Parts: sequence; C-alpha cells; structure tokens
Amino acid sequence: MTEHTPDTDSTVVSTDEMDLDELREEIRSIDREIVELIAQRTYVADSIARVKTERGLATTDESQEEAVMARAGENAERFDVDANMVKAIFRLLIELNKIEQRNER
Ligand SMILES: C=C(O[C@@H]1C=C(C(=O)O)C=C[C@H]1O)C(=O)O
Repeated sequence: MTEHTPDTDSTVVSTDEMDLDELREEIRSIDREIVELIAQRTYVADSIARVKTERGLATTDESQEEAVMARAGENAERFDVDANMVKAIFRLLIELNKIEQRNER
C-alpha cells in the first residue's frame, strides 16, 4: 500500500515516489563513478601507449586482453552479475583503450 506524507511545501508525496527518487540519486552517483573509472582506465592506457612506443611494441596485446577478459568473468561471478554482460562491457573498454593508445602514438 502507498503511504502519503506531506513534504516541506505541504504538498502530498507518496513514500514510494520518495524511495524512487532516492534510488535514482544512488544510480546517478554510481553512473558518475563508472565514468570516472573509465576515464582513469583511459589515462593509464595513455601511459601504456608511451611505454609501448619506447619499446617498439604493438598496441594490441592479445594475451593481456585474454587475461583482462578472464578477470572480468571471475569478478562478475564474485559479484553475482552476468559474466557475458560484464565481458561485453570490457570488450568495449579494451577497444576504447586501443583507440586512445593509437591516437596517443
Ligand atoms: C592496455 C593495454 O593495451 C591494449 C588494451 C588492453 C586493455 O584495455 O585492457 C589490453 C591489452 C592491449 O591490447 C595493455 O597492453 O595493457
């Protein structure tokens, strides 16, 4: 059942709506953190690109990509989220990093 409580303006808002707003605020904060972490991952890729240039290494390192993907699967299981979905996201993150590295070199 939906309860109703007056807010500070004395208009009536449902507690269900308040919960929804709070939960969406939580999502908003998480979304910001996700983008911040993607940015951090991309900055590290810039540094890796410089090391690769110095050492004459190729941008793509398949064995490292396999290790990243395996870790993504393990972490998905650890946090009980769909491993295929998490791996699809990591595939995109890897491609994003490689585009960034190619621009950097
Ligand atoms: C970041 C690197 O460059 C590429 C991008 C990777 C990634 O985003 O995880 C992994 C391997 C490379 O193909 C790396 O070599 O570590």
